[in-house]
Amino acid sequence: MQIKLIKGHGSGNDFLIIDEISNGYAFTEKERADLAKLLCNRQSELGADGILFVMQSENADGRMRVFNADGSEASMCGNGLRLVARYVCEQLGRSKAVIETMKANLKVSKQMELEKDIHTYQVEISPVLFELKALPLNLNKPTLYNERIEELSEDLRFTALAVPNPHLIAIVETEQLQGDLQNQLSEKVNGPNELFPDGVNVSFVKHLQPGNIYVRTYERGVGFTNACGTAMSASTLVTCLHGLNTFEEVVNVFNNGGRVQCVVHQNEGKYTIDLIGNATYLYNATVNVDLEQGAFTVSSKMELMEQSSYEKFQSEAQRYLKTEIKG
Ligand SMILES: N[C@@H](CCC[C@H](N)C(=O)O)C(=O)O
Repeated sequence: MQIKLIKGHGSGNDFLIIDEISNGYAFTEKERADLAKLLCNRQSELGADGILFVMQSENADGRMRVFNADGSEASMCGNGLRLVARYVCEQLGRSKAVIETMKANLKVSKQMELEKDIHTYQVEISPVLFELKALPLNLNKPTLYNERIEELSEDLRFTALAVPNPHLIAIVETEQLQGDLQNQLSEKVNGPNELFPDGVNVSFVKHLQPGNIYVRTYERGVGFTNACGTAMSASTLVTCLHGLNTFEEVVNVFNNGGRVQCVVHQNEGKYTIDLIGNATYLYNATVNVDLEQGAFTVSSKMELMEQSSYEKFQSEAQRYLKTEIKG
């Protein structure tokens, strides 16, 4: 089969966007999972952290389904939703839309550019759930807030939440960012294990100056990525709950792929988070895929010339991070 796609990224978390509506594709569930495994393979000519399938919605302006590089489906993807927001808004000629995701219809909108020539979108991250059964996390308690998990670490304190994909978050010091600790415990909770039967996204968060944090995430179904939008949103909420940041105020979230902004809203004990950041396109491509053979070729590729503006923005973020963390 021949498939048209766009490769893009949000904070260097890169995705293949496949529009099933305009192209009239009707993939089976197995085909979507197989396409993710095949096309996201980093050894191949494309490679990505996942595929965003854009589909028709009965009750919103479009629908997003997210498949991780290992073929598993995720309930939500913050960086990916910014790309889908841009795609759907541009298709409809609008600056706002509502996108159906697995568990919620979410508001998205075009925003003032974070820097010159950087397409910037805001997406709603919601619902936020602290009940351990929402992740799921098998512990004999209803929630986990800033507590130890003895099977994972003697020192770290974790908070677990679903937004609504599952996240395990630890606020750490610079020394804990160095070494292999995050990798080791992430592999443990994303392999066969009793605590997190469905795996979990694991983030280490370092508080920088007031209003500024750094987040590094090991993503379920992928491994370490440059950034994870839902993780950055969930981490910002955790820092607000710890009193390190302030509800309703913009927090700059630095990551290995750049910087986003998050604002946490609190209303009658419920939280929602705005995630604001780039939605950068890299290229359009057409691929010929043979799923039976597990092979594909790229028959055309057109670079979209947006990345050089993003790289300037990213190097500023990396310079700041270097002074704050790497010394
Ligand atoms: N990178 C995404 C999250 C993608 C899904 C995640 N790996 C999961 O399985 O929950 C983001 O930007 O939020």
